[in-house]
Amino acid sequence: MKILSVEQTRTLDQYTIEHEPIAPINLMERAAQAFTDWYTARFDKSRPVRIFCGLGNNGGDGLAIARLLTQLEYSVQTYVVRYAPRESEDFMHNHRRLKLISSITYIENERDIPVIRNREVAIDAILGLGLSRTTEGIVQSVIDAINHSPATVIAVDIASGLFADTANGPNSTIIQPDYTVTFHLPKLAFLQPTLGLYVGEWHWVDIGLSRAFIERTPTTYFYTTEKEVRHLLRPRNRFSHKGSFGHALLLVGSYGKMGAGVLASRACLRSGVGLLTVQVPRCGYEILQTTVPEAMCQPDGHLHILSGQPDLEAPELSTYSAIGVGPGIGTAPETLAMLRKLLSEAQKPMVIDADAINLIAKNRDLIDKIPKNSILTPHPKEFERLTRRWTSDYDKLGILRDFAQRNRFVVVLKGAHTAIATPDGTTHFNSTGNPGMSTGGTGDVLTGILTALIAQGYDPVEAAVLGVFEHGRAGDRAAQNRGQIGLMASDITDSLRWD
Ligand SMILES: NC(=O)C1=CN([C@@H]2O[C@H](COP(=O)(O)OP(=O)(O)OC[C@H]3O[C@@H](n4cnc5c(N)ncnc54)[C@H](O)[C@@H]3O)[C@@H](O)[C@H]2O)[C@H](O)CC1
Ligand SMILES: [K+]
Repeated sequence: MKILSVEQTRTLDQYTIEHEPIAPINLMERAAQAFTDWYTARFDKSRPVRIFCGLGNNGGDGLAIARLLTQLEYSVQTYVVRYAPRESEDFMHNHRRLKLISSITYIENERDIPVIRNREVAIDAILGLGLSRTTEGIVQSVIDAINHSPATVIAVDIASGLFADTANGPNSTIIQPDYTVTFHLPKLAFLQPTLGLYVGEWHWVDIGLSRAFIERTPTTYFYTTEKEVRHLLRPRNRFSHKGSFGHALLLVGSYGKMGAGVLASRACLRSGVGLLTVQVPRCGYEILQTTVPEAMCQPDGHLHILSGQPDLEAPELSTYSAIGVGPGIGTAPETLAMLRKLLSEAQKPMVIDADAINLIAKNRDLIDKIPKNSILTPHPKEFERLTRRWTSDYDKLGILRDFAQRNRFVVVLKGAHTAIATPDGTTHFNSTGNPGMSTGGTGDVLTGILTALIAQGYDPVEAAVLGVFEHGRAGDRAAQNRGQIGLMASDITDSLRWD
């Protein structure tokens, strides 16, 4: 699913209005109806509703929602925050219609702001995509009052005061909603880790904007949906055999961190790889053979770490259809030497994670040795070591895009809504996963999944989008079974289902 900029969304509205065609006031009615349907499916009439409206079209939506909910016999009180002398045309239209059936309270001064009580619902329709500057004055006071109230807060389209695709300045006053119900497409701001407080749980509702226009509008940002992922997954041929699904090599583990190797290996096998060889330090040989009998094990000459020595009996790297390196390997000099040799000799895209990334960050000449189209899976700290500190989520997205494009890598920046940057400059945000997955070993599981997909012949971008989605989906299933708090990395592997 595409994520459009504010400017593109405005053009999309305009295009829909002209080409459907539909009168702007009717498009607003559709938006209000979609919000109302969402609302009435979740909240019953016992909860009083206070709707706070601005003077633009977001406020117009609020007035229309107030009318629709009043007609459904919800207990509604509507407020108009009078922060400017001018109202939009569609605001005025909906204002006239609402006035016929109910009263409206105007907020001009702080003393006009009502006390919002527990069990009430506050609907925020003060400012939407038209936000052009930081909030101030009476708008700021109303936002503060809503934020300090015990009510459930629901933002219409976007929290008032939050910019949809650019950074907010420090000390901005922004609604902190429990829910955001947005029109038609997600906004970039909803996917940024530091803005979660200003988004809450977000939902999007279809308001019938032009599909044709969305299809031909260029964007570099995408949000992965289940429907898209279904198209990526390749069905298995009845006559296939284990040779059809590739042979993966994982280089993992060190003394005290063999668990990472086991997690990656098990996830790799659960993700459909045909054959798996795992290279581990000698201390890990029995551990791996016992816990992952399905894998072949190739012990390193070193007892405690991967050193790549001796490699006399090791098969040629070209034997393998995919190579994953990093989980649990540590950063010893011998391991650095092993990584240096591996990167120089590898011909195909690899999966590079954890300490392999840390070694590369400290030895930057290695960046040029990484095969093109390799997948790197840093968490934010690792990515910062690889690049630089960022000043905002949007700054980080720029660094991410440039790094992936310049080096021709696929970079999977892990977190809530993991961002996958590709060599062609696009960024895909993931839609699955939950906070229960913020626990040791989940990244190792992802490395195993991605290595298995590459081994099966998936293109690295497809592998990253599909693998990250299924990793999150398995995490969601695991959380459903045992709750987020008790979730462990191996539960994710056990919950993988590729159909
Ligand atoms: N996207 C859609 O398909 C539809 C969106 N709708 C809704 O319309 C709003 C956008 O409406 P717009 O009138 O353009 O802007 P706002 O209501 O957000 O703002 C009004 C007005 O306020 C001024 N302003 C900007 N910043 C500030 C500030 N910090 N303080 C005070 N005033 C400010 C500025 O002049 C704005 O023009 C969208 O979000 C949807 O909710 C349609 O209803 C249906 C289709
Ligand atoms: K709003």
